[in-house]
Amino acid sequence: MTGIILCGGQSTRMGTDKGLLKLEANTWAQTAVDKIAALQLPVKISVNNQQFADYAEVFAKDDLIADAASLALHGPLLGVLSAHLYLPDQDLMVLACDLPLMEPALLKELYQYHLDNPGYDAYLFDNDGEHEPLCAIYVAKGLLTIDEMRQRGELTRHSMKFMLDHLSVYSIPVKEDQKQYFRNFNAHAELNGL
Ligand SMILES: Nc1nc2c(ncn2[C@@H]2O[C@H](COP(=O)(O)OP(=O)(O)OP(=O)(O)O)[C@@H](O)[C@H]2O)c(=O)[nH]1
Repeated sequence: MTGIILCGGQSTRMGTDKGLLKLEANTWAQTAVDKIAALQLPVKISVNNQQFADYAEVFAKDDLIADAASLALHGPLLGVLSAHLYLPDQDLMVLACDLPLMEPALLKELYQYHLDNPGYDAYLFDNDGEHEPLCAIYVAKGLLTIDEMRQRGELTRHSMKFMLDHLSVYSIPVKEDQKQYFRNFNAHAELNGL
C-alpha cells in the first residue's frame, strides 16, 4: 500500500495553495505525509502540473505524482486515478491535505480494518451516514474497475461519490468524539483558532 496526499485542485476558496499552508512548523502536505509514513507506508504527493515546480522545491520530485491531463477528469477523482495509473499494483491510502486535524490513530484504525477484512474495493469512514472519501483506502482492483469504466466512457460524473457507487465498500462508523478529526478547511476565515 502507498499513501497518497491529495494536494491538487484550485484552492479557489482558500485563495492560496492549501498543501503549502502551515500548521505550526510544517505544511499541511508534510503533516499529512508524516501521519501516513508513521504507519511505515511509502507516501506520494498528488499535485497538478501548475503546482509541480513549487512542490519540487519542498519535496523530492520522485515523491510527486502529477495529475494525468490525458484522463480528462477533474477534482479529487483525477488525483486518485492519476495515482493509480502511476502505481497500478498498489492499494492507495488517500488523505486530503485539507483535513489537517486528522488523527494518526484513526489512520491506523483504517489500515487495520483493511488488513482484518480483506476482499473489499474500498474502506471508508461513515460519518453520520456520509462516507468520507478523502480519508480512505482504495484497493488496486477497485481502481482498475473504475479506470476501465473511464476508458469505456462510463464515468458520467467525475465525483468520488460516483466512484463509490461502483465499488464494494467496507464502512467504518465514526464515533462522536472522532468527528472533529474530519474537519475540512477550505477558506481563510475557517482557519481562526486552528
Ligand atoms: N490531485 C488532485 N487533487 C485534487 C484535485 N481537486 C481537488 N483535489 C484535492 O482534493 C481535496 C478536496 O479538494 P476541494 O476542496 O474539493 O477542491 P479544491 O480545488 O482544493 O478547492 P476549491 O477550488 O476551493 O474547491 C483537496 O485535498 C485537494 O487538494 C485535482 O484536480 N487533482
